[in-house]
Amino acid sequence: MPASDAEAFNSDRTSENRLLLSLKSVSKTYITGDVSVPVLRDVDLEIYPGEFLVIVGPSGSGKSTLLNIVGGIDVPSSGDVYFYSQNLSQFTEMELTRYRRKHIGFVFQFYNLVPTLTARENVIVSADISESPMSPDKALELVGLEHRTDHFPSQLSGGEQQRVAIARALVKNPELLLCDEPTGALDLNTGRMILEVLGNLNRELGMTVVIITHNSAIGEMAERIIRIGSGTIAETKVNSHPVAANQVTW
Ligand SMILES: Nc1ncnc2c1ncn2[C@@H]1O[C@H](COP(=O)(O)OP(=O)(O)OP(=O)(O)O)[C@@H](O)[C@H]1O
Repeated sequence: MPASDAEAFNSDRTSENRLLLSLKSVSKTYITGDVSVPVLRDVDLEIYPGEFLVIVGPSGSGKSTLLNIVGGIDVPSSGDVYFYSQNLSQFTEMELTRYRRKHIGFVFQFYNLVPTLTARENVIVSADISESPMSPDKALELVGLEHRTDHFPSQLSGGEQQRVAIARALVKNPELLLCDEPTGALDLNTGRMILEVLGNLNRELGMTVVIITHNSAIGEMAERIIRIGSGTIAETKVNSHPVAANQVTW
């Protein structure tokens, strides 16, 4: 990022400029038999508390791998991941599980709801394994689904299912909401509604939101856009005029 942009971004955050999470020289290589696939190479990344960050890159560039490492689902082959001052790379399996449960909310492209549970029950399951959850009804209200709580996933549209998935993530009161192609299975208008929900959670609850996507248009509503290519960070841009979700188009 150009020095002036970085300074402006940091000075805007004054008391908030303590990093929430940082990756230091993170590399990841998958090894299957004799084949090794280098996916991330020496990635340095910073995530600030309360920011709305979009990471864009083409298919296969390593976005999901990066998000999984940030979320403690996967571990780097080398390098360190700090959550505040704690080094995730030194966590035991149990400590990583606790990190995921307490601090991270995940939203995926294909919702991953339990089909035999209602919207409310899907959210309750997540609340039940959390240390300080909000009420499931409150989470469903925050995504605008208070009238559909007793419906099963098959009785809901794709956009509504994604809102249940967001409620399931946010009921845990996570510090970091990680979204992997959250609009990838939705049409433009429904996708915008999902982005609006994510934008509201960021503005109104101060929740840190990270979206990874191949769709660079979504970057228009971010405060910062990181472009990833072939496993490295190709560009970091501060967006001084993020647009509203209903202005994003693709
Ligand atoms: N568990 C794994 N074992 C081996 N290779 C893997 C594994 N996970 C990912 N890869 C490889 O790593 C590369 C990057 O994958 P990744 O899913 O991180 O990219 P991506 O940018 O999220 O792609 P997409 O947008 O298509 O989901 C791909 O070549 C993929 O095949």
